[in-house]
Amino acid sequence: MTRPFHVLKFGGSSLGRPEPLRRALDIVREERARGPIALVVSALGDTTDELVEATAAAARGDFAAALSIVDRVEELAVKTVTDALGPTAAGLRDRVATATAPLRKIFAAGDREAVGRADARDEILSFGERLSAVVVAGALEATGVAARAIDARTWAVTDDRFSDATVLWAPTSRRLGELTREWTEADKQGVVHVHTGFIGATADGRTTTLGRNGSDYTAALLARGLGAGEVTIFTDVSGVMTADPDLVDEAYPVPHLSYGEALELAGLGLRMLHPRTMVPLIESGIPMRIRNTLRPEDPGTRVDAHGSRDTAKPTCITSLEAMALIDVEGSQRSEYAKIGARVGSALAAEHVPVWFETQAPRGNGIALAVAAADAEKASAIIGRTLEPEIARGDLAAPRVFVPITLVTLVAEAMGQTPNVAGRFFAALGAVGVNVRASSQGATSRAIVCAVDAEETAVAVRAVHAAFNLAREQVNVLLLGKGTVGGSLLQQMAGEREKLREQHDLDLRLAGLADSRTAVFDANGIDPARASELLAGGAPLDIDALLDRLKRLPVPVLVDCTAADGMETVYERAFARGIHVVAANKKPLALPLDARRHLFESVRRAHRAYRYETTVGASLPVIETLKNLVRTGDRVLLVEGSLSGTLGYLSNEVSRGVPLSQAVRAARELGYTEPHPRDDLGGVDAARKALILARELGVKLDLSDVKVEPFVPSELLEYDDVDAFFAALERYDATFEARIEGLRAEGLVLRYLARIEPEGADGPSVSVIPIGVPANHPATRLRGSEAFVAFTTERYSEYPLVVQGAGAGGAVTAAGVLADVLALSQSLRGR
Ligand SMILES: Nc1ncnc2c1ncn2[C@@H]1O[C@H](COP(=O)(O)OP(=O)(O)O)[C@@H](O)[C@H]1O
Ligand SMILES: N[C@@H](CC(=O)OP(=O)(O)O)C(=O)O
Repeated sequence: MTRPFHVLKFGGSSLGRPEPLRRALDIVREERARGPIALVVSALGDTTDELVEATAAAARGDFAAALSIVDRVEELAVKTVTDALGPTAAGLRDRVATATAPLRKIFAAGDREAVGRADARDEILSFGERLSAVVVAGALEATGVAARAIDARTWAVTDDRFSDATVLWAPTSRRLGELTREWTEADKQGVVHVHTGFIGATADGRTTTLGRNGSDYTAALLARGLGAGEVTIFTDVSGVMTADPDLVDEAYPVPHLSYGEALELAGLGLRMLHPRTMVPLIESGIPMRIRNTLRPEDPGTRVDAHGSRDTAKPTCITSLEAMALIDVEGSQRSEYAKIGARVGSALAAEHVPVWFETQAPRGNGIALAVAAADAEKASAIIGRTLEPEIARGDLAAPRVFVPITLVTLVAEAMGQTPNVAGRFFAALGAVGVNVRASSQGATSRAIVCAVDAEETAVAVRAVHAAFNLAREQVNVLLLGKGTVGGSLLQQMAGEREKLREQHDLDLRLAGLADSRTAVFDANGIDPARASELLAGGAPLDIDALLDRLKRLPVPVLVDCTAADGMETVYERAFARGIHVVAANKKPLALPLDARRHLFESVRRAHRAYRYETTVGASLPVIETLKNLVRTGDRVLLVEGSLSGTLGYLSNEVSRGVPLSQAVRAARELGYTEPHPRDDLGGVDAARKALILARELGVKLDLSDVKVEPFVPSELLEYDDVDAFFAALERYDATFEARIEGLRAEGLVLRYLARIEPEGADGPSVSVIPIGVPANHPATRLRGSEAFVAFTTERYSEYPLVVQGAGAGGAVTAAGVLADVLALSQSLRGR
């Protein structure tokens, strides 16, 4: 028995450039050695688009422009083949000229009316494929493979719907039946047939085209007629990808699809396949494979009757653009009117294709999607059909939303997998995409929704990430590149690979801003180069940045500034669905009303606001306290050295270092704020104490915190840092005497916070410099260590103590990073 034919289709992308063309010719030679083959070719590169333009030019009467497009089309063919094969392609120019001569004749006739007719357009477009078949056959001959171009109009008999013709199978199969014998004989002689894709002819011989991407359809028909063993579609990607690779960088090829899935995909926007391609394959059971001409070793996608049984298989997302949504809303009175059926048949009668239709549960409202080009016509039809109800006021006049994109998720057996719709809509909601209408196919193979056209990329990326990415993507916009921000950038650069590989987390830096400038890139910025890029950044526009950030999966605003007024930025972030991680204490120490407002905006938006590093850098102080409160413990006293900076200074002066010198060193180590008086004044520690107190529900303001500065307040009046240090030097001796005095009493200087939520006179919060006895836990602090001791009902005998490094860029940045990671962890599975 002879082996069945293998039909190989090469798309325009495989033929319009020298390298893919050379590889395509190699593939043909290899496949021919295996058994009988038949080729189907599309027009080279963008030739069809060029011919569409030529038709339009001719219809305008600009025949010179049309003819110059023919020149370009010819030039592309000659140049591609010559570049691919060199001078071996002799006689090529003549063949090309012969193939396009009738086209030149059409344009040379200069008959505007004739070229404006629908059948003329198809005739003109057909030259792309006709030229291609001749050129590919010639190129094969030039490489020593006997080949013959076949014009598919000799066998593809179609209806007369120009530009979107359907092949009539009965006459087509008869013709193929007759021709197959002849082709089989020729094949035995080593002749390869190169068929034109995309075109056919009516029974009375008028040229038709099968709709854009129609060559796949031709290949499937030819395969059916030849009783082929398989069809391979060669293109410029390694198969059907999980999403359009132009929209989603992380899209990857799907190994296996069922005919049904491919049918849904092609029908709902997978622009690489013609929607009718699947029909002849389903009828004949012939499998199809989609492969990359430049990477023939890649397995590509197989499409067959079974699809994949792998429960963890990837899911495809498509988008169909240039659509319109027409909405008709009803009042209570029309509840039994069942308007959907009437509208559906009226549209069908006038040949307006409807992509999906949803009906209000009681049938008194509908929304349907049509091509944007059909919107006006469809709206008028609907208006006429529902005229009585609209006149009575039972129904509103149709509203048209345009342009709309249909975003579709396709997976066989979707109905058997729980929470697919939930995840789909949650993913869209999370990035703020408004779903205007939706529909889940009765086959449960597809779930479709209509979104505004401008949301297309965001919607597709969000759904793709939710279904197909094993790694969760987290997108950070970092504010501040100072001590903490700078360390965070370093840590993000250093940890990225480990987070990807070991924790399935794709942590991206989407943007960086300081108080004046910003850089942003939706595809991520290399954290190691971010500061350098910021130097050439754009002027800061925080709302514009937040608008861009909110379009990315898991958007997080990270505030590593110490700026005032950031609460308004957070509120704008929450309102846009962005999470916030902050090392900035100020928004938490706001007056009570403003703080309440901030937390209400968090709750309203259902976003996360994490701020562990505002007290004790990366020490788990706030989380510990929250857990005590959450689990019902009663906190009686919180005592701590909350300022790593003042802790460090206390240690330094206690071992004899002059105060001014110790402060200078602390500043250089990045322990202090830019102006050290902000630390020495105690306000920073007071803020931390207040933050903790408020976690306990204490309703006090910063002005209620009793603050005694680390040094006398007159020293804190110097705005100028140098003048401040000069004054501090003058005070060194007095301070040293004070330390000596404490030492004589067996005491050590510490700067302690005390929070008594249930004090005798109501809640109290204080921060004061104090001498503590040798047995006090605070005396054990080294360097910049901070400590917090919680005395509670459960921890009454010995307090629960958290202790460790409490200041410095690296530890604080690590705490911020930990907050970002904890946040992303808590969102998983949502
Ligand atoms: N889900 C998808 N999978 C693969 N390719 C896609 C997908 N969505 C859109 N495309 C686009 O389809 C292109 C291939 O189709 P097409 O341009 O018609 O190729 P050809 O000229 O080979 O027929 C790819 O280059 C890709 O940009
Ligand atoms: N050349 C036609 C038909 C086709 O199928 O092309 P391609 O295989 O390059 O998508 C078009 O551009 O629509």
